Amino acid sequence: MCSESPIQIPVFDLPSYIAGERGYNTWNTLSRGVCQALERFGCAQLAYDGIPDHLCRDMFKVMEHVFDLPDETKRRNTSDKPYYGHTGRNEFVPFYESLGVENSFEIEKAKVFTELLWPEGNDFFCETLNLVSAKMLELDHIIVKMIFDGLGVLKQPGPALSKSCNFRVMKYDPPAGPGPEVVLPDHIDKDTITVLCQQEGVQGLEVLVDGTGWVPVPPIKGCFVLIAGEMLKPWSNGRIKPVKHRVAVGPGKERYSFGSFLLPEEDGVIEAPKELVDGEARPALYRPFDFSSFLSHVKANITTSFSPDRVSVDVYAAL
Ligand SMILES: O=C(O)CCC(=O)C(=O)O
Ligand SMILES: [Fe+2]
Repeated sequence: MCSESPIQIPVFDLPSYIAGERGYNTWNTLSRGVCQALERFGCAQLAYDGIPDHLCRDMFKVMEHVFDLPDETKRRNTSDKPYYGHTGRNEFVPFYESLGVENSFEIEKAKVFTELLWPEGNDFFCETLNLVSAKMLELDHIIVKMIFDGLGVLKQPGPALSKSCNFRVMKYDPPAGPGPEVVLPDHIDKDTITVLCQQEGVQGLEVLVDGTGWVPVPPIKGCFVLIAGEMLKPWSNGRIKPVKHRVAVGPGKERYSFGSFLLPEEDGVIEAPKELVDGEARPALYRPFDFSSFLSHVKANITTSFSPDRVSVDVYAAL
């Protein structure tokens, strides 16, 4: 859809041995770089060796089995929380299907989800899901630390390092027409940070860059895509801008991706740390609010046709 782009989303290399280690210069430089990329693009790619390639490949393999299950089996995955459960394959997003699992880094949660899909059990699926989601949660936390370090905040806000996490597997069917089509409409993630893994060889993700338009975020071996969620905006007092993104795929091959959507602690208060607010020079842009009230507001206003502006944090909490 936008194969020729003058802009490339920055790619960083994070060796796992320095992840979160404030003493290392590399960590400090990287944190600033990632933070600047999120301020400018709301998106970055990160090569990270803490989640081995073979584990991601196993995840993609088991995901194919999940999506091959009968519809009525997949639809057993329900939730009253927005963005969890089974979604897609409906009139609004006919080529998109996803299943979200809450906190599958806990083995009990992974088992319950597995038994929903395979009542007779599926140990390999359960172990893979549990291990990948645990590693992805670790990476979520590393990124949050990186962001607040990069912003110069000494004490990371507790509710940002929560263990409230939506792990989601996604499948996009190729469109019937000859050209690429948007299969997941543009939207902003409502979480703190999204970490995505794209299957090699199949393009699809695009982010909207001011003054440029839609920019592709290609799959890169060993890399994870970081997408700034909407909660980073109030947390950074407006410095980090959540990015509008969408998925457009071409004919021929289905696309798979999985992601870890880190949410703030439900009863945690979202408020910019004092280092980011400075009287008249940098006044507070948002009132403090708790995430569960924001989620209720989202739930009350969301429509299946995606209406990001009606549920934005700006409408909800901007001063
Ligand atoms: O599949 C992707 O690459 C993006 C998915 C996405 O944006 C979402 O689920 O919120
Ligand atoms: Fe998204």
